[in-house]
Formats: sequence, structure tokens, C-alpha cells
Amino acid sequence: MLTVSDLSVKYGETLVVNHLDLTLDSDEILMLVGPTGCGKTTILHALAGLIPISSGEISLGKWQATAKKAVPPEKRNVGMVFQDFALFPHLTVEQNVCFKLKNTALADHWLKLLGLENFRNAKPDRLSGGQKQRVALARSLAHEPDFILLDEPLSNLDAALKDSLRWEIREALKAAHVPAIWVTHDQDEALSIGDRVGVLNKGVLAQLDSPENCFSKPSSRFVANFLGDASFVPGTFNEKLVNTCIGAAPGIPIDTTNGNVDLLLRPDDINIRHNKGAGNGTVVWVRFEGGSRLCAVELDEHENTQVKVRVSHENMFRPGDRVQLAVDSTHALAAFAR
Ligand SMILES: Nc1ncnc2c1ncn2[C@@H]1O[C@H](COP(=O)(O)OP(=O)(O)OP(=O)(O)O)[C@@H](O)[C@H]1O
Repeated sequence: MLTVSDLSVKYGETLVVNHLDLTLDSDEILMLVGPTGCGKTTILHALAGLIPISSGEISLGKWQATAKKAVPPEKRNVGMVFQDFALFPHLTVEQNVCFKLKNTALADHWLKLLGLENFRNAKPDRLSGGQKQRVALARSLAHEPDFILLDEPLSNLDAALKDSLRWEIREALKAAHVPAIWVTHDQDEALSIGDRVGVLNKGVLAQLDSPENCFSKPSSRFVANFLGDASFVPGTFNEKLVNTCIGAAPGIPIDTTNGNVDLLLRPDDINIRHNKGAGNGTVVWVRFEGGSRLCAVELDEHENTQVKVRVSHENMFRPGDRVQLAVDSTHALAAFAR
């Protein structure tokens, strides 16, 4: 089990990672997300031993690193997979995977499992981005690391390839029983692939939780906004129910149990229909998404409150349309103090 206690990292006088605590189970995948510059890569580098830490402790059974007692990267047995693949261009796929490897049977195993058998003798410049990333992963896994750090491994790949490769990587990590921390900017990737999600804000873990809880029970407005489209509609929290001008829903108290609140509504929690004569809002903008459209609606009752609603692509809404919105959720929704 990887244990990180009270970890802080500074660049000069600037605190970039601020008293971080986390543990990682033996085959757990933790997705690390957060705004640019919040410290994600710094955390990976600190765990790998590539930069010194200012305080705290990182331990993994066989070793323990502190600010005073550094453990060099080669003693940590960590695998690293980066967005730029970091393959040796003059070596073949097989030589890349077998580099400094004693047991080449494991290289064979991962080359087969990741569909690279036919490319054993190819040099990296003949491979597609997805194939290069598979080679990088095979190389890491063949060295039997105790944990793996992935820094935006799919960010250089196109959307279709990303979608299939992320599942291949997850399956390979699970097959290898290796815990992993995976940094991504892709919310869908974070929510679908991770066993847990860590949302980082200015070097502090704002929430470390299951994907479902991070999405439906965010610990703060920051987390709610960071993971998916979030609308906040004013209401009153009373006897477990939140009443708003567009309907009521059972409330999950985040930082208050009654009184004036803002109800967190995701685009799928709301029903929308045309209402030329009356209605309770006006469409402000519409974005076509392929199979769906995302509409922003300004509420009559709360000036400057926009609510985002997702509809099927078959439903046509245009800016300026008068519409009737209604909360359409049987599950409880997060309520924040207003
Ligand atoms: N070697 C360094 N020296 C000084 N400051 C640094 C160094 N590396 C990173 N920083 C600063 O530390 C902060 C955190 O950087 P880091 O790369 O960890 O962020 P990140 O969350 O990974 O960002 P991104 O999502 O853009 O990759 C940033 O403000 C960055 O400018």
C-alpha cells in the first residue's frame, strides 16, 4: 500500500503541494484532476523521487522517504508513463520493452496482451501514437513496478483512440495488480476510469472520493464546477426537501441542513419544454454536441441565474425561445449554503 502523509513540496519559497494525505490500495487506480498549475505533476515527481519534498512522508512497505531521508528513484520501483511516450528512437519495440530487463518472459506477456506482437521489430517512428503509448505501458509493466504514475498519457491522441486506449490501460493495470496514480485533464476519463478521484486545488486535495460521490456529492462548489456542468438554483431547504422556482428535490446537505441554499443541478436533472405563451425562462445559448444539445436558460425569477439542460439532438431549441423548466430528479441533489 502506498501511503502519503502530510506531504508538502516547495519550489523556492512557493508551497506547491500543501499537506497532502492519501493511501492507495494494492490495485487501486486514482485519477488526479485539477486546474492547470495546481500541482498534479509536482505530486507525481515527488512520489517518484525526482524532486525533493519539504515535509511529510511517502512510504511503500519496503521504503520510506522523508524530507531528511530521500530515497532515490531507482530504489522506489516506480513505473512512469508520460504523454510524450519517452521511447528510445534507435531501439525496436521489443528492445524498448526489454531495456534493462532480466525476465524477458514478462516483456512477451505484455507485448501480447497489449496487441504489440506484430510490431516487435519496428522502431518507434513507424508506430502510431496509440501504439507508442502501448509500448510505453508495456515497458513499465514488464519491469514489475510497485506502483505506476501516468501523467496525461493520452493527451496527444485523438478522441476515438483515447476512448478505447484508456480502457485497455485500465484493464492492463488491473491485470498487473499495480496501483496507479493517473493525471488527466479529461473529466470523462477521470470519472469513468478511476476507482477514486482526487480533485486538487492550489496544492490541496479538495476531495478524494469515489467518482460517483465527487460528481453527485461534491464537497464544495469548486469540485462541483470542476467535474461537469453545474448550475446552482436558489431555494429553501426544509425537512430534507429543497424547494426552488422550478420544482423540488430531496436535498443532500453539503454545508448546511436548512434555510437558504443553492441546489446543484446537473444538465440531466432538469426537464425542458417549449412554452411560447408563458414559461419560466428564456434560452440564452445552445451547443450542438452530436447526440445531444446543451442549452443554457436564464430563469425569470432569478436574474443572472443560468441553468444548463441537456436534450436529445432531435429537440430543437434556439436562443430567445421561451421555455418551461422543471426539476426532474428522483435522486437527492447537493445543496450548498447561500
Ligand atoms: N521546476 C519548477 N520550478 C519552479 N516552479 C515550478 C517548477 N515546476 C513547476 N512549477 C510551478 O509549480 C506549480 C505547479 O506545477 P505543476 O506542473 O505541478 O502543475 P500541474 O497541475 O501539473 O499543471 P498542468 O495541469 O498545467 O500540467 C505551477 O505554478 C508551476 O509553474
